[in-house]
Amino acid sequence: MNAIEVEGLGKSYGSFTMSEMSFSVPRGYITGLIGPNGAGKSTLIKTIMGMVVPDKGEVSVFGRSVGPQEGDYKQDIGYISDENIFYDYLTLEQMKRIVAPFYPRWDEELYRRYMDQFELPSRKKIKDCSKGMKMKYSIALAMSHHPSLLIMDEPTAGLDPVFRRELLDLLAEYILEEEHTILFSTHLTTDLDRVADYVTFINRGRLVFSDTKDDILESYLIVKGGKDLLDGDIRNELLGIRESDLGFEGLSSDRKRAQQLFGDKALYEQPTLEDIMYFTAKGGKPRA
Ligand SMILES: Nc1ncnc2c1ncn2[C@@H]1O[C@H](COP(=O)(O)OP(=O)(O)OP(=O)(O)O)[C@@H](O)[C@H]1O
Repeated sequence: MNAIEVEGLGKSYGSFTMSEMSFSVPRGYITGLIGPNGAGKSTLIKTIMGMVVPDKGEVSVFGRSVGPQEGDYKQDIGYISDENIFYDYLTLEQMKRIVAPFYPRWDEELYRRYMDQFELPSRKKIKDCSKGMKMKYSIALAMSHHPSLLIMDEPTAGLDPVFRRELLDLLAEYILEEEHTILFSTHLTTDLDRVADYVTFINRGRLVFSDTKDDILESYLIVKGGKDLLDGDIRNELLGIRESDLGFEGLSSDRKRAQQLFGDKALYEQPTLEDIMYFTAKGGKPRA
């Protein structure tokens, strides 16, 4: 069973439209959600959390349909928002006392362990915590009720490189448990290079791809060559073509086809996830 199923999701906000969004988050793996600013990542995550009501389509979590009336499924989710969702004037301890009773599987000992490990001061007011401390606190709260699904909106934003690595290690440890699943959005494709099994890429409210990281990296290819190679048909084969006096470079979403088309007249380079995001955001076309 998939942990999350998103089917034909649509949502409009003024000039922003998310349309025909369908993909799944497989159970037992880490899925990274990437996309440029304003692509719709937070909107998508909030829809999964039942905080945004879609105009169209359906979301289910562990087979249960998500909607404003359905709250039970959240017991299984550890949610980390990119916004401050806590009461600023409370201390970390006071806020925890409000959150913990909502979760029957709340584990006070585990919570204390995370507070120690993250060096968080229980008696400090939330408003006096740094951005990174608030993020660590969110993580401690989310992990302490033994969720089987972690949904995180840019958890590494605002973290120093040392704790960022620690967090990624923590996620890698969490996922060792067979039934655990993680969906997290990020701008940092290096986070995905380190830990993601699957990558879901959205651009301007549309799904570009959702696949295993290995399959994605295997199918894309950067092609570089002289301008004489660029006729109308060839332009349609590549994403985000950049031209200079020396030649062009562009991204192909079909490695074999590109190699057949260009043969030994072009140079090829293995793209990183960041390259794929960059060229696709420039070119704007989904994978064939
Ligand atoms: N409550 C809202 N009311 C109006 N517009 C909204 C609302 N929430 C989001 N939007 C718009 O929807 C679009 C997608 O926003 P969203 O926050 O989902 O993108 P994102 O991919 O998470 O961006 P970022 O990487 O910058 O955090 C943006 O144009 C944003 O202005």
